[in-house]
Amino acid sequence: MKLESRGLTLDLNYPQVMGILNVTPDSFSDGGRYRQIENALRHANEMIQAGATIIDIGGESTRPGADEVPTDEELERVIPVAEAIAKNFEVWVSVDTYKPEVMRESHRVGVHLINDIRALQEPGALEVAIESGLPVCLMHMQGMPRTMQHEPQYTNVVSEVDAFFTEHITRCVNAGMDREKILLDPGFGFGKNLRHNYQLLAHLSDFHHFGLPLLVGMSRKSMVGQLLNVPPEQRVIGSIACATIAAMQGAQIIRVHDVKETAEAMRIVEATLSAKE
Ligand SMILES: Nc1nc2[nH]c(SCC(=O)O)nc2c(=O)[nH]1
Repeated sequence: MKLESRGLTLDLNYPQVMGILNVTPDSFSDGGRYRQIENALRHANEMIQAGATIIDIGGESTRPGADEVPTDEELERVIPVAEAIAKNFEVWVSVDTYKPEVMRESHRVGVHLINDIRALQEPGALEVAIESGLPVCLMHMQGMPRTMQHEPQYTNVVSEVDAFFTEHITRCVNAGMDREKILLDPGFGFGKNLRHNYQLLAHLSDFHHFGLPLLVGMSRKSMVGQLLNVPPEQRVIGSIACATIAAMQGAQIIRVHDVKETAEAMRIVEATLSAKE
């Protein structure tokens, strides 16, 4: 399986590491220190050297309880960084946004992938995404970041996420999006309790029936922290375990903070999966 965008190709027969670049003042993992462009470029370069083939830029913290950021503030944080990285490095640049204006400007400055935690449900987002022709990650979320962790309920989280994917793939394709430009993400930690998260991880391979790339993000999240009782910066080993379990099930893109460690683990996964054939 391959993904193309703007002349770049991702070989999805091997797990690809997506490095997280938060450009928010309150991001819980980077302490918001990567806001300036030079710091952002330095961090992006470090992640690329460590093995990241995609850099995911986020201007609005979506951790549980986070407030929304005004569009012009998000544009100011994200677009200069996205443009600088796209210009300076031969790497896929994705933008973690649900706002159509941010998607449109991201496309204008050379971004390769739209990463939308709201699965193009914001008014205007689907039209902008189709117009851009960019690949789009549709992520499942129950509720909204501010309230999503207040008692999330499912009858069967795996089948409900599966139904969500069917609904939104159909909606996007019917609106004119090429089906092969869609990526799917179960949205770990977005309206899920600990058990829901591990049910999704345990059944991740069930989602391959769509024939679309699976993107997962468990890095430093509470599904690791609640088990190990450690703060975010001490969740690297648990995050690597989650990444490995996902990649062993064929997840094609792993979204992480700790690129070097994850890239090394992916080498072990590749060796194991290729020995299976
Ligand atoms: N596609 C995708 N995008 C994301 N953006 C965040 S922000 C919260 C954090 O990194 O803890 N998580 C995810 C995820 O799981 N999947």
